[in-house]
Amino acid sequence: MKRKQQDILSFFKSTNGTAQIIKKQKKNEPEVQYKPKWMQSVKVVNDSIPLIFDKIHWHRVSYYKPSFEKSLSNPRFTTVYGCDEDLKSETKRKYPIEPIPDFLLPVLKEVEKVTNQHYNMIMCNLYLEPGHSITWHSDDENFLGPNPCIASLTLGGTRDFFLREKADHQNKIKWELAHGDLIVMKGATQHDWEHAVPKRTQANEPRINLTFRKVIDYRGTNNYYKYTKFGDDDPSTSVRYLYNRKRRAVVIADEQQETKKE
Ligand SMILES: O=C(O)CCC(=O)C(=O)O
Ligand SMILES: [Fe+2]
Repeated sequence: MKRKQQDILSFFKSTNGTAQIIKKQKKNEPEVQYKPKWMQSVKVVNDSIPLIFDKIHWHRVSYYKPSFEKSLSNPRFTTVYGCDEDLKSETKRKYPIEPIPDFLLPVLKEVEKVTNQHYNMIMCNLYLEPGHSITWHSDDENFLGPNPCIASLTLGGTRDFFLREKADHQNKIKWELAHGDLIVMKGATQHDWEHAVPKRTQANEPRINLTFRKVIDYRGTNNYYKYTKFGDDDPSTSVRYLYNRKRRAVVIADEQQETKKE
């Protein structure tokens, strides 16, 4: 027997016939691009900020979750614009679609340019109170296709954004997302990692987060309209809120219109 082979055999013998698993020293990393203050260098996006704060109609979604046997409500305000482009299945869309509004089109265009991707939906989150948050989840639904690219823009207040590996929750990464920061998750990130924006203990500036996504069919459209816009409400009576910069609070949209008329 050649010497090299002998060494290998004696190694296995010394460990009772079980090969030792050596833990990888280098931890896995998600495929994430972080562009701090990206927005500040893009004038059209910067110019859209006041409109984004003033014109988005927010919803406070609640829906019945059978596995919990109770209704849950999202701990933040949310909404969504756009839809899939599958015209053949248009009739399977369950909710009234709101197209991406004009004031978001320049932002969409610039995000598409910098990420070199096409998106058809913009999901919006408003974190107004310290308790507003999003729990650990991954945006890994089939209707986003395999390895989706999701771009996420922060406006206003700073919030911590965490990623943790599904297979090893200790492998965690934190970004402090501040005004104008763009973070892009792609590749296997949704498959292998979860992300979250935890509650804070103290209030800070309100934060708006816009996420740019591409859904491939009506299932994605239905899902996002349900979980970020209407929940179990009847779409025709669902309450809409506007953010009021002076009051730093939301007001019921139709009441704000009334106040303006008086
Ligand atoms: O607010 C954020 O930065 C993340 C929001 C998010 O993960 C989501 O809407 O799926
Ligand atoms: Fe997410």
